[in-house]
Amino acid sequence: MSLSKISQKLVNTTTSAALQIRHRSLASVAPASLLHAHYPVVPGSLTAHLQLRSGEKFTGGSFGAPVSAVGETVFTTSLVGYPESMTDPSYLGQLLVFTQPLIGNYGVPHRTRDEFGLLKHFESEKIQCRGIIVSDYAAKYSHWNACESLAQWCEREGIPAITGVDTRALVHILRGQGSTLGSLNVGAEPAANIDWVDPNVDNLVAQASTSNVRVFNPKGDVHVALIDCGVKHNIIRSLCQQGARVSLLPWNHALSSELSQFDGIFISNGPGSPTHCTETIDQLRQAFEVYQRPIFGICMGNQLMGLAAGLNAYKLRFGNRGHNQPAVDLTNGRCVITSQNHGYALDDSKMPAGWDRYYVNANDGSNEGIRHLEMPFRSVQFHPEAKGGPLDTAYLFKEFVDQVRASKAAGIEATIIPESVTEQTASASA
Ligand SMILES: NC(=O)CC[C@H](N)C(=O)O
Repeated sequence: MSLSKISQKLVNTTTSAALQIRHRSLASVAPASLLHAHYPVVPGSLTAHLQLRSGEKFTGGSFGAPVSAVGETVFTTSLVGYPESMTDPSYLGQLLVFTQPLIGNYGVPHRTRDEFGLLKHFESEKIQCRGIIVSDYAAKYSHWNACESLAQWCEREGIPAITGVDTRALVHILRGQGSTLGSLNVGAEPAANIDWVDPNVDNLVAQASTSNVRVFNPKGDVHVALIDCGVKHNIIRSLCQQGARVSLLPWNHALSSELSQFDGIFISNGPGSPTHCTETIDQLRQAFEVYQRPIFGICMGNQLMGLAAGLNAYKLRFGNRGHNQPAVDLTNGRCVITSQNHGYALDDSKMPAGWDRYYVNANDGSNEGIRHLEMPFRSVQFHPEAKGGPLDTAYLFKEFVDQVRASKAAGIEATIIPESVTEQTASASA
């Protein structure tokens, strides 16, 4: 056979093999017993099914709660940190696919708390994603701090989990067509008559936020208002560790009437579309008009600050979720490696007067932050608190709290027109 014929044959074989696996799970073509030959998942485990709204079906073994769930199917490329990711409220409403093939091997940690009363190893009190999808679930776990298996945790918290899915094929589909609604069910057959409800039509922030004000580190020397859109514990901890007293406020708290109480304002991460948070956006818009002290936002916080400043947000095709996303700091040209988990981004093609781009994603050019040119207002799309992921940008917490402390020491008034004067004027004219 001539060389060109051989190479053509190779191309044909590879292409047809690739086409075969593209829309078909490994699990759907191999018996469950073969699939888990290396990982005796859950002896006698039930069959689980993942279906995408676009029609693709994957079959595997169930290792979580035997319940059904519909959610937005998204993937993370993070290699570690499943306890942190699964409890990150930003994943509310989502079915989370891990591209790292082996998941569960270090089990699930103890619910120990730190000196601020925050969970040391989880990012909120419960699992927030609606289900998880993995390639190979490791039933045998080993870690000095593990107290149960991932399967036991999912089952206890009522979260379905599927293993034996060809996550490469699945991610190939999601990258091509974008994040897609998915349905997980446990049983002999894939679920029929699925009610495809898109979680993003709801205001998920309202579900994730605290309903009452909570104070952390009450002895802190500067007072920061932390707007809770679905905050991760490590954001609260990172502020407390820098010495701040943190008042965690509901997402729709009437902040503008209390601005003078706070030495700085911080806006957290959170689930779903930022466009639902009109109350937060209004509060921030008013704050931008009069507040003179530092304001900082993370992820959803970046999006809400951007919307308040006059930018628009759009949905990314499949989002950026992983622990090695490169972001370039446009103030100095340095590239930082960041932890990310977002499906929306700010359209920064035209910046409003007074604002500039702060960071940009070195992979896809999407916005990674904005900053005000005169006022101490800035925000980042990535997660400097990590958990999981690299702590390369943890310096941003120090910079923020140092800035808050400096503005307090300099006696900067909270607002341009002190509120006492506004109140007097109001009562005089009443
Ligand atoms: N981590 C976050 O705060 C995510 C923000 C928003 N829900 C998004 O997906 O873009």
